[in-house]
Amino acid sequence: MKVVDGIEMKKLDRKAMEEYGIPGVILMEHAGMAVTEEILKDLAHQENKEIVIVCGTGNNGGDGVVAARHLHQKGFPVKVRIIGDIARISEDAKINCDILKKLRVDIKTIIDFKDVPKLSEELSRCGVIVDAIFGTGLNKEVQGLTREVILAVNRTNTYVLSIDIPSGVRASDGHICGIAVKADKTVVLQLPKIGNIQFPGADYAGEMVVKDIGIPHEAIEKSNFPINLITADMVQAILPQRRKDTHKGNYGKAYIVAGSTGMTGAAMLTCEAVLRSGAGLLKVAIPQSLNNIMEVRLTEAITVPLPELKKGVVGISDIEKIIKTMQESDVIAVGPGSGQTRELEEVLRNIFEAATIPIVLDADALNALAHRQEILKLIKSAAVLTPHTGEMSRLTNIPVEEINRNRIQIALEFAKKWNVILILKGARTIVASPDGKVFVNTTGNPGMATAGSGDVLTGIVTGLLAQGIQPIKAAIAAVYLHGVAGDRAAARLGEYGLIAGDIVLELPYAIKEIVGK
Ligand SMILES: NC(=O)C1=CN([C@@H]2O[C@H](COP(=O)(O)OP(=O)(O)OC[C@H]3O[C@@H](n4cnc5c(N)ncnc54)[C@H](OP(=O)(O)O)[C@@H]3O)[C@@H](O)[C@H]2O)[C@@H](O)CC1
Ligand SMILES: [K+]
Repeated sequence: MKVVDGIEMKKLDRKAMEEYGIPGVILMEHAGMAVTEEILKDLAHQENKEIVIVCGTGNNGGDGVVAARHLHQKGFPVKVRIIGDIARISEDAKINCDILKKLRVDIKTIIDFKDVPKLSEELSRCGVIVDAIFGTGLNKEVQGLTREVILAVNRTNTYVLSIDIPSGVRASDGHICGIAVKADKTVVLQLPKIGNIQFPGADYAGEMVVKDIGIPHEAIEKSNFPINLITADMVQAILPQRRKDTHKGNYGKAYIVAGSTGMTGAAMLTCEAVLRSGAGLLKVAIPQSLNNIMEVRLTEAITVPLPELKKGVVGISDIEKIIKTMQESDVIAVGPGSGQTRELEEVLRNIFEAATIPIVLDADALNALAHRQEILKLIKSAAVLTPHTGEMSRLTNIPVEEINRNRIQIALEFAKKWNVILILKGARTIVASPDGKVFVNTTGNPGMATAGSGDVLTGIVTGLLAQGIQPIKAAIAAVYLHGVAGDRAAARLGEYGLIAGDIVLELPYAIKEIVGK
């Protein structure tokens, strides 16, 4: 599903109106009806059926006014409160306001701070508040009277439903323009906006429901706006059903170079996730002195002990053996728990030069690359890099705060510059492809911010790549499944006690949930 900013949404609205001849009032009618449908669902669970709709003077307010008409028609007590000068109301909203007046619906303007206490009382007394103050047209910080009204809404304990986006959240990036409505539910019109899914704005949305308002789908498909939301349907289409007549050779050979003294756990989590993702065969390269540990802990994998010059870490003396096993494999992953050594840079350079299979790079491989990014240019096959924000900061020399403000753009630029698939991990993991597309993941939870969680993700990507899934698709499916497995683990254990091993244990069920088998 596409994700847009306010400007792109406006373009699509205009296209619907000008190229397809769908009048704005019809789109607004659909929006208002979609909102009504959701309010009816919410009202079914509560005694107090009174609704107060707080509107701005733009088209978002117009959507609220249409909802008021439908709710009035169904016999619900509705109040409409419009903030500001009614003479400035948008053309389509005015048409709908005029109808409401003829229907004698209770409609008043809030033009003075003196009006706020009375409004506060109405907001506290009703069953549902509808927030129709600002949508995609929000273009400056929220101040004065509107700020007071939003404060009043947030002070109540009443259920709040926002239309399109909680008022005060900027659609283009999720920035809070001084203050924003804290919604229990957001009825998103036609397509999610970046502000609905990117933090901090995403924190204000509550439950999100996306509703079609009649913008022609072919117009949306033709839009070349690069951002997409990863959905269950998308992942289902990526994961192949297993054939009945089949053997382990059909599901690929994965090769993991990971682990060092004190860090065998990272290697183990990655390996388990590879196997739990459905790969046919797994070999793991491990410094000789750690081989026994891995043999005991990993029953299903084959360990390939490496001669080591420096005890407990992979180094240049191991290159030949690594390359040989790589040439017999379908995918290679390097980095989890490998340890921070300059020799790893040399190991990577040799792998990059020789590889004809997809390469997954995580953790210490990324730290090694931070010193010598230019060796990425040696890669002839596909590469998937999986940095968290700190690793991304070291890779790009951009401060963490700046990355957090601009995650999508920074991920995209890196993917294009180095011709790699970039998975930027964090709350709302982003997958960016070198051809300029971005995929945002919304599965997962704060409990997954725990040691080893990233190693599990690396394992899932590697396991899917082993099975011959196209690299960008493997990355998309992996981040989604990782999140679903984490959500399942959190549902069972809570967010505090969740550890990375729990994500691995839930992974088979997460896959089964999507594939059905
Ligand atoms: N035909 C369509 O396009 C359809 C649109 N639809 C709906 O409309 C929404 C977009 O509507 P919109 O473009 O009218 O903008 P909206 O969000 O209502 O607010 C704009 C008004 O607020 C004002 N303003 C802005 N910031 C402010 C601030 N901080 N403090 C104070 N004022 C501020 C701004 O003022 P100005 O720019 O003049 O200064 C302007 O008057 C969209 O989210 C969806 O819900 C659907 O019905 C489908 C059809
Ligand atoms: K709104």
